[in-house]
Amino acid sequence: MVSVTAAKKNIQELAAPVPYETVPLSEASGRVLALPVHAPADVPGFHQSAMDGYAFTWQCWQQLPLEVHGRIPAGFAEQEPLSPQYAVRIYTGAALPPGADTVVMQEKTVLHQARLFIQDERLAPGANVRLRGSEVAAGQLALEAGSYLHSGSVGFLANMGVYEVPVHRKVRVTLIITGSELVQPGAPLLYGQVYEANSWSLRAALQHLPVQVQQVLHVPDNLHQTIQAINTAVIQSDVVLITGGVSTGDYDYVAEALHACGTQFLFHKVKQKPGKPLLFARSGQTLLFGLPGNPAAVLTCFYEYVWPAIEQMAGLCNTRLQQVQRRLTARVVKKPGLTCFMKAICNTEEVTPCMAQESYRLSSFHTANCLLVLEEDTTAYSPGDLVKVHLLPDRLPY
Ligand SMILES: Nc1nc2c(c(=O)[nH]1)N[C@H]1C(S)=C(S)[C@@H](COP(=O)(O)OP(=O)(O)OC[C@H]3O[C@@H](n4cnc5c(N)ncnc54)[C@H](O)[C@@H]3O)O[C@H]1N2
Ligand code: MOO
Repeated sequence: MVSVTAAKKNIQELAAPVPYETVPLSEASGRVLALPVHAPADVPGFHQSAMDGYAFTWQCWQQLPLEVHGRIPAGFAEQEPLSPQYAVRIYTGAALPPGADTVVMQEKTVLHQARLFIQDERLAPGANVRLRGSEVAAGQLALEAGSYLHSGSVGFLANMGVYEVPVHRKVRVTLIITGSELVQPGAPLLYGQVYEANSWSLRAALQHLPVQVQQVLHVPDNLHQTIQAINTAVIQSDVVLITGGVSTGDYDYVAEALHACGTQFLFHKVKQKPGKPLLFARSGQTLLFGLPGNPAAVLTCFYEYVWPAIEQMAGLCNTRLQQVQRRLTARVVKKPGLTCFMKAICNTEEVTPCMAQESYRLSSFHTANCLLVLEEDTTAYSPGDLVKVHLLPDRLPY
């Protein structure tokens, strides 16, 4: 049996970023940038008016009355330098004519017989002008490799004229759900059968990652079928998640099947609760996780081990798994020798363990927004103790 720390280290060492591909910008959202993007040109590409108003040269205005001459809508470029005694009508987004350096908003002016009177006490030289290259200068690093591309990133890339981007391909995941007792929600349940929850919770969690779910294979507790499913999954996946059948019962075939498939066993059993029978193996570049079947153990192991592995394989440079410290609100006791992950609710200061901690129960996972981490060798915690908390990355409070 390995410690939680050793298990995590082992996974971290083997989770290599998947290769990258170039995709059109329209497909970049939700992907991870594989190479840095340098600005191909200055943005803005010219000194640009930020307001509808009048552009002029500050220093000339200090000395001369200004006469309005000409107009420059957005999209038009006036090449002629602005003569000292003139201001030009200009609109938001338009290029300043050479020589102009300041824009006054039209609301702050009075125009009388083509003379411009400015009534703006706070106007300063350079006001209302977006300088060329002020957003990003040509050649400057704009987005770092490993950045997650969301709406803001895609907009920024478009703004720079970038129309295709090198992104890691999605991490390909296959789920193998084992258990002869399982029935899909919607179908009638016979006595002794249970509704299958693990494929549902895992798919829901995977939606928050740059993942392509290749297939969900359902297999009964049968060695031959488990071997077949593993062989199918390995060929098409970077990560294989197997639920159930990893313990030591007569109908638990996952370990045996993984051996038969020639996978390399890395660990089986971790000093933790829930999810003690957690199993980790690999076949070439494919990582295989045997997640102990109890539904809350599956999700706990997913967030603690699989989520960070997938983030790393996706090429992300930052993790959304935040570890924080909070004051415990209740007394908690535990056995020594096992790290415990408790479903809990935390706010900015405190953390409270949920009821229903048993690993067959998912109701606590519905209410939890974090996992409270109780250290391997500690046996009791008191209210007020500072404890480690792992925020569940896909639970923004509503
Ligand atoms: N003698 C021992 N028995 C057990 C041990 C042990 O160390 N010695 N460990 C227990 C722990 S801890 C866990 S966790 C489970 C894990 O066992 P398996 O991975 O073999 O899981 P199963 O036996 O297949 O299922 C356990 C439990 O979860 C239900 N289940 C399984 N898959 C699903 C699913 N997709 N949706 C809903 N529910 C599911 C299944 O019906 C069982 O009730 O082993 C303990 N036993
Ligand atoms: O630890 Mo198991 O994961 O309790 O049910």
